[in-house]
Amino acid sequence: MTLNTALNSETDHSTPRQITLARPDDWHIHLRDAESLKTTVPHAAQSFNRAICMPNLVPPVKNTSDALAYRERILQALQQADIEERYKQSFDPRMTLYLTDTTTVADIQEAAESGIVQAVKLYPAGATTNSVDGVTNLSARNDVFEAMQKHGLPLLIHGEVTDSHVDIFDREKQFVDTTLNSLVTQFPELKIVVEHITTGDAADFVLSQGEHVAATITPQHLLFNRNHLLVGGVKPHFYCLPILKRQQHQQVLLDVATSGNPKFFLGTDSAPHATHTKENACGCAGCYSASIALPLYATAFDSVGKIDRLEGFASQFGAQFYGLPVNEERITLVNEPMQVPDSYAYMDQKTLTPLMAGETLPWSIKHD
Ligand SMILES: NC(=O)N[C@@H](CC(=O)O)C(=O)O
Ligand SMILES: [Zn+2]
Ligand SMILES: [Zn+2]
Repeated sequence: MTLNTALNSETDHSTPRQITLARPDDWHIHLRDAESLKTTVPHAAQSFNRAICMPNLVPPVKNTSDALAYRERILQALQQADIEERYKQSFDPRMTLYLTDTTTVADIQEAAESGIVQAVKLYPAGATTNSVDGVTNLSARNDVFEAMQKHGLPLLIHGEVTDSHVDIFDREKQFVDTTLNSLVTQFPELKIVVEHITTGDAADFVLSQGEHVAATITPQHLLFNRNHLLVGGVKPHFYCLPILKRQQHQQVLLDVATSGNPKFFLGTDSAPHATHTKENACGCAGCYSASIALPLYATAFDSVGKIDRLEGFASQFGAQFYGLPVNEERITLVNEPMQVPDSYAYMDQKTLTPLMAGETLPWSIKHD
């Protein structure tokens, strides 16, 4: 752990604390496609080296050739971006396939051999944004899970049940208790990442499993709870799925994220939706955080006095899980305020409102 402490001493409050860490990776991000990439790719590339790019495009990224083509579009946007050359060199988008009712064992084999498909994503049909093509019958995909287990290709899971009678705040727990439990029993060696966990129940489940079961945690689920979403008026920019839960769950997530346990690592779930589609009578689910994610995570870790645990969570544990080296480049975060922009230009004439728009964050990225 490299921690350039520079702690504010009793006598010298002029030196801000700072922390230098191996450059982080984002193990769960939505970059979207086409025009959106002009905004999302430079933001991601300025903070992260590797990024696991979610496949919930319209239509979804279903096979290796879709993934290769999508990666090319991302790289093209990267080359055209107005950012420093070093970020263009270091950004490494990694692809995922969207598991559907028609995914085959041959698709898995091709993906595993491709070198660019890093994982397969399971969306229960109807669970979240762009999940209509998700899986409707999980047990019908057993041969695919078998093949993934054999090839060591991780399954990334949006872990919520979709039954209309299940309360939205209970959907993750229900998924953990039923679907996830039976999946790990049937496929004991399958590498699984329970994505964007939001409950103590999901954290406990991950803790109870072997090394091959891990979880990503978003900045919003560390910093906020459902009061932030609902008290004093509904705040659409805090709305994502799985939905923010009670404060007790937020506390458990903070505990596990800052515990130094390598099963828990960074995945922003940065999920852009144009401002007008969130500030809407039927607002879209997803928080946009790519541009401010590192200051947000630093704020969360520092809030519990654990800034020294950030490097493991942000830069080491995810790489270890995916069997990749830790990045050699470094980044410095400093305890100096930054102002979050009100919005970014997005697509044709549209805007994108980030999480914490217009607010001041206590941590920022140090630019040298
Ligand atoms: N998290 C979200 O609320 N939305 C994501 C989808 C997802 O990750 O579930 C999106 O694509 O917008
Ligand atoms: Zn999801
Ligand atoms: Zn997501």
